[in-house]
Amino acid sequence: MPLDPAPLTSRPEWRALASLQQGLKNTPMRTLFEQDPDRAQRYFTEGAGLSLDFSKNRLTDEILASLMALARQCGVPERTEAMFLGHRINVTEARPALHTALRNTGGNAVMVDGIDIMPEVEQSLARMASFTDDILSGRRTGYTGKTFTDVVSIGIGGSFLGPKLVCEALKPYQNGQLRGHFVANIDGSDICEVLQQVTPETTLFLIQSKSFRTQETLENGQIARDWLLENGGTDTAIAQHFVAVTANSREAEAFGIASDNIFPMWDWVGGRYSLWSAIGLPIALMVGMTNFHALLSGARAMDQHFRHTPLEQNLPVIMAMLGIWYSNFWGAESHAILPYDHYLESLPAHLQQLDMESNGKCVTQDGEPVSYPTGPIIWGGVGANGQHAYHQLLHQGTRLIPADFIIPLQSQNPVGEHHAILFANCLSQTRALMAGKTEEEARQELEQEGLSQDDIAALAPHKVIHGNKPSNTLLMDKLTPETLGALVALYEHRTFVQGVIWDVDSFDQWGVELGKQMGKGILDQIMGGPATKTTSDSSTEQLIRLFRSKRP
Ligand SMILES: O=P(O)(O)OC[C@H]1O[C@H](O)[C@H](O)[C@@H](O)[C@@H]1O
Repeated sequence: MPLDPAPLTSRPEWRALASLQQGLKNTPMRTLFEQDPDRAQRYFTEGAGLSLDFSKNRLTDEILASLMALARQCGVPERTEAMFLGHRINVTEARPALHTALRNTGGNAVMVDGIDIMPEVEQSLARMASFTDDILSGRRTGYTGKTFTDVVSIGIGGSFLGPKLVCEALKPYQNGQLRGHFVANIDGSDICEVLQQVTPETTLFLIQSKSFRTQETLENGQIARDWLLENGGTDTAIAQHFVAVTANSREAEAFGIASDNIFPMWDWVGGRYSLWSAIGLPIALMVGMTNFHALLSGARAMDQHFRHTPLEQNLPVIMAMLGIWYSNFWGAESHAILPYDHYLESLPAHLQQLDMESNGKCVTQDGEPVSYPTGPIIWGGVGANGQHAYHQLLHQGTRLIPADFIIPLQSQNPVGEHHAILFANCLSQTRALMAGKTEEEARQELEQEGLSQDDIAALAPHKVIHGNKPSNTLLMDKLTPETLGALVALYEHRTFVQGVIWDVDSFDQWGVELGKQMGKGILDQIMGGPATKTTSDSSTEQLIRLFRSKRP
């Protein structure tokens, strides 16, 4: 609950920020940099192996202090403690959100309903370790006694995006013994493409689903199961080749998975926060358990930083409050995630689910409609590729898009001067976004090129770049399991803090359910069933008729 019952937008801290925004409107960052030689040094902080330069933001000391005052006033420190202590902060489902417990190995007890959950967490990690070891050592084999060569992970949403991101990001740490594949979509092309690449005798399937009720996952699991049976496997082969990670072991057993092959999930972990649990099994298989533990310890270091560092130096809090500043006081509608690292290509997709599913909400925890914008649209892609695509809009479009530039200081693949060039590209973007190009600078440039006065007059307006576009630069020495763990945990906490300010439940996702409910009725009708209330509008019916007319 917020500490002050007054509506968020009428609190003094909020109103102070609104007037500071008015005051700063005509002072571009370029001027702020010119006026203060220590700016970069002052707006720089570190934690858990990550460094953040947040000086290229529309920020003054007074604004920073006011943002932190708002965070305190909304109870960020108290709510943070409540999360770590296992209070039921997911109010609509009356559950704790304890992803932090999953990386609390060797730490204090974490109590849920009077029971310490840490022994269960440790036990699951130990099972993951022995399973991984059995597979990689060849002690556990496929149904013909051959060592496994491929692991196909079947899951969607949080049971897919996090593990996929980490497996890709840690490619340089892969042991090379197993090829990893991910299947998520109900588009049959997804699973068919993967099955064409693997051999039944040597392929391990992981069915990853917290609920074990997700249609896409169950249908894909069924196809994989049939494929194994059609290609020489027997019922015993299913027991050897299929493993599940789920909180619903009953359904997993009904699917035919042996109880020994079921790894646990708990209702106190949200799907989008679950890669640290046995949902991370594909990660453990691909990079080994030592690296999985290193990933957890990086995330734990970020947890400690978040929990114990004063708000003014606190990475997730600073990034969250800057996001609030732009979403709620400057009208920004989206936020770009721009990793300058080839291995982080899937980071924007993971953060899309993390943030948009968590904070894409329009009522407060009490069910009252919010009177302010909540979670922004999260999007992005790897640099430098984006520079030759959507960065044009960042520089000269009409929208304000704050961006996070994420780059390691050292490359995993030092080749030629590539990394220096990549780094220069990253910095040139953040500097160009901040500084822009004035009309006078544009004119001077064109004069130097020897253009006529008429041509200069015609071209100059197109070459003006207003600048004053905010960005964060997030650095790490190298992309390792530890720094990756810290990076993902940083964004989890950033999302949490914003949810606290907006007073939404960041751990439910009721909006996803409506499409699922309607999907059932529509599928029935496609299969020849009658029109129902859920499908009876003329557009939907017309589209169903069209689909049926082309059904083979
Ligand atoms: O792990 P599962 O129960 O299969 O759920 C997979 C995904 O499905 C959903 O519809 C939710 O929106 C996601 O938060 C979840 O991660």
